[in-house]
Amino acid sequence: MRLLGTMRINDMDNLEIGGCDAVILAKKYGTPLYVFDTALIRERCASYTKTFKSSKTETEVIYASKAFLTLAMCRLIDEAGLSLDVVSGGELFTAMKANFPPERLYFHGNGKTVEELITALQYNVGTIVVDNEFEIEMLQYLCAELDKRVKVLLRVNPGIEAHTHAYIQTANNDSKFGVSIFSENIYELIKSIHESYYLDLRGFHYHIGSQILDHNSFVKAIESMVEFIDKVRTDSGYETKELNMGGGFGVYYSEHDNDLDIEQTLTAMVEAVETECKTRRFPIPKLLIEPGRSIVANAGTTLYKVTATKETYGGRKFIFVDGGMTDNPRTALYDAIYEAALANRMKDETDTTFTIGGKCCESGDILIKSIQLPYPKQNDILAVASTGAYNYSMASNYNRIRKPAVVFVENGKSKVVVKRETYEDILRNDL
Ligand SMILES: Cc1ncc(COP(=O)(O)O)c(C=O)c1O
Ligand SMILES: N[C@@H](CCCC[NH3+])C(=O)O
Repeated sequence: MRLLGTMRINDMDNLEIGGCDAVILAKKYGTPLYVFDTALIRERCASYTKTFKSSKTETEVIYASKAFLTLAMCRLIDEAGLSLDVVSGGELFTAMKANFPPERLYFHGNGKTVEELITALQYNVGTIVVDNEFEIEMLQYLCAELDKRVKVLLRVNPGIEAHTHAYIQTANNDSKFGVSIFSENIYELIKSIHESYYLDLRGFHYHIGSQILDHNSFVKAIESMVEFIDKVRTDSGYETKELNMGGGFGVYYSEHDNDLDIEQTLTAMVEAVETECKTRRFPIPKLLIEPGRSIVANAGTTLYKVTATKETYGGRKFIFVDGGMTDNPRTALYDAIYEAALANRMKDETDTTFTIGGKCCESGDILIKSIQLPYPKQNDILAVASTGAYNYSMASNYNRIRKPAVVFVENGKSKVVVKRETYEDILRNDL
C-alpha cells in the first residue's frame, strides 16, 4: 500500500496517520472508522489555490462538496479560502449550518426542487448553476415572488467523452446534465437569460466527468468551449464573464492509475484558455474549477476489523470485515480498485492473495477483489486507503447497518467530527 499524506509506519510496525496510531484509533473509536488526514486536505487546497492562477484574469477554486461534506469539512474549506459547490438541499443546509459565506456558494443540480431554489434565494447563495429551461423559468418566477436578483451560470455540455468509467462520464451527447452546446435552441436560451431582469448571466459551467487521469480531455474541452463562447458572442451578443470548467481531476487509488500531475494539468488548462482567447481576440473570462475527489480522496482511510476468513470450494480466499458496500459502494458500482494493509502488521510479508468481502447480504458486496496481504488473524485491523471521496457521502443503511464515525487526525491529535450512528438513529424516523 502506498503511504500517502502523513501516513507512516511507526516503531510498533503499525500504520500511523496524522501522528495517530491507526490501531489505537480503531480501539478508541471502534470500527469501521473513517479517518481523515486534515493536513493533506489543507495541502491539496493550498496547492490548488497556488497553482490555479493566471496573470491575465481572476481565478477561483470551488470545492465540490458531494465528494465529502460534514460541518467540520465546511469549516475547513472556509478556512482554506475555497468556495463551495452544493447540489442538494441537504448539502446547502450543511453549508448554512456551518455559516459558510453564502456569496461563495455555487448551487448545482439538474433536478432542483422549488423548495431548494427558495432556500437558496433566501440564503442569498452567490451563484445558481442552472441546468435546463424549466429551471430557468421557475427561477425567474421565484425571483419575482421573492424580489431577488441572482447570478447564474448556465451548465452546458461540450460533448466530450472523457476516458473514465461510463457511469462517471458527464459530457457525452446523451448525458442528463446541462444543455448541449450543439443544441439548436441554445443561443435563444442564452439570449433569454441575458435579457432577464432577475438573472445575471455570468457565463457557463461544464464538467466532463470524474476520475480523469488524462490531461488532454481537459484541454480538448477548453478548445470546444472557447469556440462556443466565441460563437455565443457573435450569435447572441453575449460576452462570457466567467467560465467554470468543473472538476474531475483523477487521483491515485492503486498502481493501475497513472498519476495525473494536477499542477501541470491546471497550468495547461489556463494556458489553453489564454491561447484560445488570444487567437479569437476574446477577452479572457474569469476562470473557475470545482475539484472534489482530488482534495479528499487520498486523505481518507477506512479502518475495519477482520471478522473472519474463508476459503471457498472454488478456491477463493476471503477476508471478511465489519463493514462493506454500506460504507464504500464504489467497488460494487464502478469496479473501483483500492489498496489496503493490515494496520497492526505493516511489516509482515504480504504473501497471500485475498478478496475482501463486506458483511452485507449481497454477493456484490466486495471491497477489494484481489489483494496481497499477510494471512490475517481475527481482530486484525484492515486499513483501506484513499476512501476520502464518495465513501462517507455515498454511504447507506442497507441491512440496517449503522454509518461509521468520522475522525479528523492531525499532529498526533484525533477528533470525532461525525458520531457513529446508533441503532436508535436507525429507528429515528420509524413510526
Ligand atoms: C458539477 C460537478 N462539479 C464538480 C464535480 C467534482 O468532481 P470530482 O470529484 O471528480 O473532482 C462533479 C462530480 O463529478 C460535478 O458533477
Ligand atoms: N460518485 C462517483 C463520482 C461522481 C461524481 C459526481 N458527478 C465516484 O464515486 O467515483
